[in-house]
Amino acid sequence: MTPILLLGAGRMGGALVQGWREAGAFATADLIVRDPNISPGAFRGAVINPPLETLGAAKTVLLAVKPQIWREAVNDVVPHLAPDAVIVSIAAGVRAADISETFEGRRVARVMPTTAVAIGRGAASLYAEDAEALARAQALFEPVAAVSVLPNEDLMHAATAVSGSAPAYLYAFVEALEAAGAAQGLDPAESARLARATIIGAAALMEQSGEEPAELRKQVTSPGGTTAAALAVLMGEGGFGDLLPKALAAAVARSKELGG
Ligand SMILES: NC(=O)C1=CN([C@@H]2O[C@H](COP(=O)(O)OP(=O)(O)OC[C@H]3O[C@@H](n4cnc5c(N)ncnc54)[C@H](OP(=O)(O)O)[C@@H]3O)[C@@H](O)[C@H]2O)C=CC1
Ligand SMILES: O=C(O)[C@@H]1CCC=N1
Repeated sequence: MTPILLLGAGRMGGALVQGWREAGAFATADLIVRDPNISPGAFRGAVINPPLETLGAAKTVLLAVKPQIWREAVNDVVPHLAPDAVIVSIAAGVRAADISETFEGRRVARVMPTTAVAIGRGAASLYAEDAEALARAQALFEPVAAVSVLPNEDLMHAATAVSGSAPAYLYAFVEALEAAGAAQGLDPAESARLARATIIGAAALMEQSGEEPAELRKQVTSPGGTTAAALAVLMGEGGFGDLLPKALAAAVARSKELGG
């Protein structure tokens, strides 16, 4: 399945390469990278921006440019690819049928990963009609992510909303928690240290205990206590139960727009 041609090596492509390297899954020597903005010295060992005529060597093509420019980004590449190259796209919203058409009928898998692939702790939602394309996507992402195979492509929008975008929701929550702690009188640096250690520990406890989040929440929430007072705000009217469905609906709508 190598060489892997990476079309776009920005935040997500870079995270993936880092994760592969650390997991020992793929080395930079397995990669051909095409990105006009690549910083000198990045991806040492990979073939960087080689002549188009050499791209026929690629067995797998990872499409990792922004959805808004994917067609322009691949137009000059497609005629040079091997007929049996398999396309794996992480572009949000962009449909497999459109990708396959643009790539002149080549097999396509779609993946929606998270940035934690960089440390081998990502999540990745996969969809492909073609079994070989699906197997190729599994081989790329299983070393660095918890993989879910979706039964139909439409669910990629929901997976993007609940997974691909969701690390940003958590980071936004931590930012707000830190700021609110400082507003209650804590030194801002101390508020940040407390908030981050608390969230990281709580996530690790959820993983290691295997308990349901609702059970872990109950373990913190003394009847009539401080947590119950805060949760009445967070889980009451206008709280998470109202906000997250709206946020996910907005992400799904945007994913559909990006797909055109
Ligand atoms: N970031 C994330 O958490 C996730 C992103 N994705 C998907 O991954 C894809 C990439 O996102 P992300 O990494 O965040 O975006 P970035 O903008 O960080 O990366 C895209 C890279 O592609 C480069 N590029 C632009 N034009 C071309 C071209 N013609 N050929 C090759 N490379 C080109 C860009 O350069 P320049 O900066 O100069 O434009 C940039 O370095 C998107 O489709 C997104 O939907 C999916 C899941 C999660
Ligand atoms: O924000 C985005 O559109 C991409 C897709 C999921 C995460 N980042």
